[in-house]
Amino acid sequence: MHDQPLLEVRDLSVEYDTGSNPVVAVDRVDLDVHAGEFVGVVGESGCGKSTLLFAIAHLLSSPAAISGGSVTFQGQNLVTMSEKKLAALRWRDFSVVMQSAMNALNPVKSIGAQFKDTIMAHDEPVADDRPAEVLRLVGIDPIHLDSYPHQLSGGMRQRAMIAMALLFTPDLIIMDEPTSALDVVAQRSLMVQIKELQRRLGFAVIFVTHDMSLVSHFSDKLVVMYAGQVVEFGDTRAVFDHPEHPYSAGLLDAFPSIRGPKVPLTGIPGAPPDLANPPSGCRFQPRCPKAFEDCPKIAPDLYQVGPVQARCLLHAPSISASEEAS
Ligand SMILES: Nc1ncnc2c1ncn2[C@@H]1O[C@H](COP(=O)(O)OP(=O)(O)OP(=O)(O)O)[C@@H](O)[C@H]1O
Repeated sequence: MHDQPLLEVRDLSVEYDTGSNPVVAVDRVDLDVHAGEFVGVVGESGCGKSTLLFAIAHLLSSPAAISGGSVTFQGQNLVTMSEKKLAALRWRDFSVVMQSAMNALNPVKSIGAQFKDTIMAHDEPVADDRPAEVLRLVGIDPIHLDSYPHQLSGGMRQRAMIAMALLFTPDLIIMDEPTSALDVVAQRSLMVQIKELQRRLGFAVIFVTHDMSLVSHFSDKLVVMYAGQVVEFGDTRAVFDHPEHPYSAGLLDAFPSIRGPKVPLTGIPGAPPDLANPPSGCRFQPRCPKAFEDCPKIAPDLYQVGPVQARCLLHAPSISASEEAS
């Protein structure tokens, strides 16, 4: 796809001010999302997935702050945009459904009243029956516009938040584990519905999850994060078929295949590093089964490897060339 990306994240860094060494939770991340694309973001707990999404949506709060880079959405840099201008874009052009989505609804207002508040906060004409329509889109009977959040199940509250995110039919929906509080069956059915809506309405999605099986089924592109950095990026199928970063390979080996042959799960020994004091060179080298002498000395870039990009010295042009020669 050669058209201009809908979202261009460039060199984005986020730091948590801890009083001593800052925690660099997002470290010079680049990411393009094109119109209508479904981009999954995976990685172990604490690798910076949520921080990245909050930074993109400009929802970080102290002690976290963007320390560098840009987030260009529809040609405008969100990082330098005024709060007023951002408020006009949020929900209308991009919306956000976070991990705690089912608790994000106001307990003392009906669903309909909350939808109305969101509509009123924007200078955008919305048909009177739009709230009923979006509830129907996510499989909830519009009778529940009169319901209060406590009258809905967890799954319905989650769906109601997604309905709210669809009110203005935005171009991008940013989702941080929106299904994580649901049981596996409810999770899958909500995912199928999100995917179907995405196909039908054409919005792009950035979706954070711990569930490799969800991304394998639903995302077009995959971002693998480790210790605040993107370590692999590419078409989901390409990464699953042939992971180029040893961390991606370990992550895939740590998840059972639902339909494939039964193989022992190997996982990744050790734990992710302290982001206030990351290891020298490649951040994954202390846990990497393929580490060699340069790995603690040289911090790898993201190198193009066939259809994907991988941050691993094994793919650095000079090393790849010397391997080929030997
Ligand atoms: N309030 C805070 N103060 C200092 N550091 C923080 C704070 N919140 C998060 N961090 C740091 O930021 C890093 C990234 O956290 P983040 O929540 O973005 O990770 P994540 O990949 O989304 O994790 P999870 O999958 O568990 O949600 C963590 O490793 C932690 O070190």
